[in-house]
Amino acid sequence: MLNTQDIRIEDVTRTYGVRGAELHALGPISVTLEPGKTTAIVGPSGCGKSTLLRIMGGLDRPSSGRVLLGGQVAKEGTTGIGVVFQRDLLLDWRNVLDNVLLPAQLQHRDLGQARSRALMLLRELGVGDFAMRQPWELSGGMRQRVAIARALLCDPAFLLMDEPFSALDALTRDQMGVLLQRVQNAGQTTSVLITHSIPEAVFLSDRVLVMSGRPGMILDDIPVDLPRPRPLSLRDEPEFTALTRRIRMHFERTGVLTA
Ligand SMILES: Nc1ncnc2c1ncn2[C@@H]1O[C@H](COP(=O)(O)OP(=O)(O)OP(=O)(O)O)[C@@H](O)[C@H]1O
Repeated sequence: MLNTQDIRIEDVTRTYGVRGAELHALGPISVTLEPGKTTAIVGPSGCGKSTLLRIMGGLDRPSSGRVLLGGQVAKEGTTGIGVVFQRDLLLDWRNVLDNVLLPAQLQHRDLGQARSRALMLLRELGVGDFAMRQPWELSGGMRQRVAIARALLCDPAFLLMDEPFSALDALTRDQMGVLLQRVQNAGQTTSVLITHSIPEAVFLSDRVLVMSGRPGMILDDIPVDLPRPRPLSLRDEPEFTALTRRIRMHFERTGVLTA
């Protein structure tokens, strides 16, 4: 079990062997992510964002360097880490509640308590009435809410999210951002959010790391000192647009975005 602490990324690189050649996908990257804060990572497609997140979660290994979560190298199966991917990965043969309860069962936790928390999270996320339904009866946005409830069930010290809302329509996506803030247990969980959306990165984070094209390195490190909780209307404020402009300029300069 990991306590809430920082994430230390130390000289991490990742190279893949592809058909006899070496593909340098990532790094070197060194950065420390503060405990209890949300860090968003943005960067061009293929720059190694998912690779970095998988390494943080112990689902992949760096070619050199290391990542410490609360002082420990994460391994597959380490408890205290919640993950949410672009695809919700719900199990179709379990109902919604049983999907959310899965981590508690795998960790042999008290299922009575876990059940109360699961129902509370589903309610907070607006899908409380669907607890006994099967995943295929839900829309994409509802399924992703269930996946978030599952990731948060055991109060993870670390929450790693890889484009969790990218398959959703713009309105649902905005709503998910607001809901995520509500259930994220601010101050207790160290979160990382990978996203292609610049406004989403700013809206949900305390800090944005902008990555270069492959091999991905950190181009800019931007503090987001906007008050919480954040209403959607914040996105019209000059402080907000100044931050999104700063990020967009990196992509315009490198030709990822053209004006
Ligand atoms: N298992 C693998 N084997 C070989 N190459 C890989 C593997 N995983 C990723 N890559 C390559 O490493 C690079 C980085 O991939 P990664 O998925 O981390 O990028 P990304 O920034 O998350 O991309 P996107 O924004 O498009 O999701 C890409 O060129 C990809 O093709």
